[in-house]
Amino acid sequence: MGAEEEDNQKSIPVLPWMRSPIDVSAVHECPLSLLPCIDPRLKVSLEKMGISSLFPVQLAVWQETVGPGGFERDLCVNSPTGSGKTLAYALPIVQMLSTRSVKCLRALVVLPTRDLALQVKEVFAAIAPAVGLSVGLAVGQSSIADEISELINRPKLELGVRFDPDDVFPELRSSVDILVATPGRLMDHINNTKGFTLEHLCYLVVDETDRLLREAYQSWLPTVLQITRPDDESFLPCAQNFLPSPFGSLKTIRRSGLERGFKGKSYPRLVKMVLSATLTQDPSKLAQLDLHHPLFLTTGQKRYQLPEKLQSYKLLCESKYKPLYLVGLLQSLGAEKCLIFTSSVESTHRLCTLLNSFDHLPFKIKEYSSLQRQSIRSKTLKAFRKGEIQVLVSSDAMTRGMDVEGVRNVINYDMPPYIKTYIHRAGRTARAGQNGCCFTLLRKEEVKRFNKLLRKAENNSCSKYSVPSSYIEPLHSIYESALEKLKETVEMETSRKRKR
Ligand SMILES: Nc1ncnc2c1ncn2[C@@H]1O[C@H](COP(=O)(O)OP(=O)(O)OP(=O)(O)O)[C@@H](O)[C@H]1O
Repeated sequence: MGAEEEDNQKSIPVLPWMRSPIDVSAVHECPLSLLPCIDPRLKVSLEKMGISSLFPVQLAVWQETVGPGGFERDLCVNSPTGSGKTLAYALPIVQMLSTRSVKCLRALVVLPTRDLALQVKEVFAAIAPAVGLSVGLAVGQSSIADEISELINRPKLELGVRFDPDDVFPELRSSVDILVATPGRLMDHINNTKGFTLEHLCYLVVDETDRLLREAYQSWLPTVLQITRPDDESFLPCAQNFLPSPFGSLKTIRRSGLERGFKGKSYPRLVKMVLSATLTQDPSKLAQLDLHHPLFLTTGQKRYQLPEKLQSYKLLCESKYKPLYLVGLLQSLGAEKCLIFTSSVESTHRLCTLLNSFDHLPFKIKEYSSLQRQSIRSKTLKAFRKGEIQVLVSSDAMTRGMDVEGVRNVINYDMPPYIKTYIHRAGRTARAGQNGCCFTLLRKEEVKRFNKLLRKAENNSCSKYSVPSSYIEPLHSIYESALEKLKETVEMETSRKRKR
């Protein structure tokens, strides 16, 4: 069953532990000065980031990890887009590792896309160095050799002594304490990189969980869980966490047995945190995570929440004049950063080409889709962040997790098929308590389905929006010539492709 199809499932049985969640909406923001146990160095880093208090979800997770909860349970966090989930897991992990004395890979964060992983790495990189921790990235942004040299610390050899790659080097150590990775590159390192080990892993974060559980790439999740399973109970049952071996390398003993009242779990066990704005409730999917006495943190009563300060609007239009209404809407919104979502990579390309065929539009418009090479996508995203591009036309590659400052408006050019899609698209605005608007262009016959879809979420009020006719009327003739140009461009592209 696809994750989105889950939307349509009338009665998925909800797991017992999901029926009594902690409601994050009852938690208040907490000024850093009142946050118990925080390392003062981390406080300074947070202040440098412009953060003076923790958001509710961040405080709730802090309580269950560094606070009284003491990381005893695995955490499942369902919290709206833009509510600060990244720092909710990054801060406790960095705080816990701040007292570590030996560098080895202790925390792994897995994300579905490279751009998202880069974004999360930036958050860790803003706080971890203050307490002497290093953060690495395994996403395939650089060559595998470069990535290995960033992640693995090779011993310096004496002059004249050559490095033999087939030798087992007990001295090969991780250069990083925390690794942010996409599943593909993670598996490359697990399978092929000498010295790369998850043996000492203490924390596993699966961000955008519902999306990642669909990503079965080389069975990355079962592999990670297998590697981090308890060692044979009979082996050194009283061993401490980290024992120096006679050869100087380190071994983490995960032993089974009693652990603070929870039978049959390993200690030190791998703590898992899974998060999403649309966390799956499907028991068979959650079972893949092998969660330990999970604690469910969610916001509000309904399963899906839209950000509090999001304003949703629907805009009725005739299908053949949709691009015209879009241009009118863009003009009425002004030059603020705007994201337009379409239903497929092909329509993203077509719509972006058409918009660029309109003469004299006062915005720079680019496309961002999985049809493009990663390097082009990253460049576009960078320019959009900087404000050099004002309008980004995107397929759903952009919907999840991306945090771009200053996006005030999101436009669904094509109606999202599922509430989850709406939540992730709309969630690119109204982040971190800011205002934001989401407009959905609808044909008359789509209205009923759209209303039904929105009813599945909290904060779902949606007013009608009309673009003033003064914006639309003058566009008719320009639209005709834009269509002509689009036709020419498409023909040119097709013949170029054929030649290739
Ligand atoms: N305590 C805080 N104070 C001020 N801003 C914050 C705080 N925590 C996070 N932010 C900002 O809020 C924005 C959203 O955070 P983040 O990307 O972690 O949200 P998210 O919940 O993961 O959203 P999504 O579900 O879309 O991935 C970011 O720009 C981040 O810098």
